[in-house]
Amino acid sequence: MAKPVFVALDLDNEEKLKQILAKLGAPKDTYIKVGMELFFNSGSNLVRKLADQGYKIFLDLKMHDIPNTVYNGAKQLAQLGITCTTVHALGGGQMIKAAKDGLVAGTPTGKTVPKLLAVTELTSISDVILKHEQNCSLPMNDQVISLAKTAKKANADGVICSPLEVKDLRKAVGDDFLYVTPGIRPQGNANDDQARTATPAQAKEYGSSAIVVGRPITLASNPQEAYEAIKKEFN
Ligand SMILES: O=c1ccn([C@@H]2O[C@H](COP(=O)(O)O)[C@@H](O)[C@H]2O)c(=O)[nH]1
Repeated sequence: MAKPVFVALDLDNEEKLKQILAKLGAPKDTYIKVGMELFFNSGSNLVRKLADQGYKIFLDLKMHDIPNTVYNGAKQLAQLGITCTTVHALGGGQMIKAAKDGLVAGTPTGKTVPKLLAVTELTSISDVILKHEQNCSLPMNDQVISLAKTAKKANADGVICSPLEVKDLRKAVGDDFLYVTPGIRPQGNANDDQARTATPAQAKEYGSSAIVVGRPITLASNPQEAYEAIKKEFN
């Protein structure tokens, strides 16, 4: 089965969403990522509507709060018909476990519990930022592995990381875990604000379970062509 390519729909209203979905020419079971921008504008009703239409939704709100708040937030998200959602691994094992428990508690009977993915180090974080702003003494790969181990122990289903870390993660954390990777830049695309990037072909080679791609598709002169090319390169 083809591995998912989540299209990150970082747009600020429903009209723009409709336009880009039309331009993608993608079927209604396409993998899409709804992030803060669209969620803060259009909210949970839009997410429910998209899920009802059949889209497989990665709702990327990166929860990071005390365990009780995250538990209750996750319980609400579980009712939207989404496929997966995120917490920040830096919130710690207790918080990650609370998120998972909230998702389980909130999922309607007979429905699938959304997968919980823990964001390790954001793909916009460089080695320099890790060392000098986060004051982390570990090299990037070790820090990501440490966060992924915490996430796995806390019952997350996988992590968000850069494709560059996936080979080492699979060795250290195992293959029974999801490695979902943004920071994807097909050759010739600008890195924008991403620091740890890879092409779709590299993500495939390193073993990403799924990739997340926004601007290289949504800002392309022909989004459908860009999307199809990325799917082909990754699979
Ligand atoms: O570490 C992370 C976690 C999440 N993201 C999200 O993925 C997309 C990437 O968009 P591009 O336009 O392809 O850069 C975006 O929605 C981020 O919020 C990430 O990039 N890195």
